[in-house]
Amino acid sequence: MTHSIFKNTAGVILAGGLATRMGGIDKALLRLGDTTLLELVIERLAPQCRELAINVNGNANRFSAFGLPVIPDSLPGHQGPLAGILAGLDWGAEIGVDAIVTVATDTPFLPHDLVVRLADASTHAAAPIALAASPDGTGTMRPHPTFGLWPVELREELRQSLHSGTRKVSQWAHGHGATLAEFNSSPFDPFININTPEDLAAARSLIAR
Ligand SMILES: Nc1nc2c(ncn2[C@@H]2O[C@H](COP(=O)(O)OP(=O)(O)OP(=O)(O)O)[C@@H](O)[C@H]2O)c(=O)[nH]1
Repeated sequence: MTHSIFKNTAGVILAGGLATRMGGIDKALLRLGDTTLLELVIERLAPQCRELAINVNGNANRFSAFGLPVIPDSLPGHQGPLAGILAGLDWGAEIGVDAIVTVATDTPFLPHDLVVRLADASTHAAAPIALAASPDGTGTMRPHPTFGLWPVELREELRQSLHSGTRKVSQWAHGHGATLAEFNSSPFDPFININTPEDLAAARSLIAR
């Protein structure tokens, strides 16, 4: 089971956002501890996938130092993470994997067992798509739609939806048979993401503990 997941799944790091809440800088290259957010994400995801790529929007050169394929969004302008998922699925088709797992570049504590748990949830529910979810503090599971397992065979459907104006990742995923893979949030939520300078300060104090 684990073996086939490693063989057939590629990881795609969504790094094409505008980071408006962070003043428009490149969040992937923000420093946390001795390294960047992007390097922390690569470190966690690389052992879980057959191959890994960075998905960007705009200038791809700034990511060339990371030694990974850099795949640009194919839709013009900033169309949001769903456009990045399509770029990832097109790349997945090119390299011959069955599915991709997407993650956000601003989430440095993502689970070490993300891929296997998403794949298990998808198999268990016979669902083509699995999204990660974690408790929201009120006893409800909150989905994290940019953390998902997406089958390559859905890419033409996704392309059509994007051309018809769909932009909301969770809406598209649930409309195409998504299930949730539930993760614990102890000692802290592994999907904590860094959107603002305050979030960055909080993450810095977490690693300094
Ligand atoms: N490829 C791609 N990824 C995107 C796009 N927009 C957002 N993302 C990625 O999706 C993830 C979640 O993005 P958000 O935090 O919602 O948006 P953001 O642009 O990073 O930040 P804000 O502008 O402050 O909302 C991040 O990893 C982003 O890099 C896009 O247009 N294309």
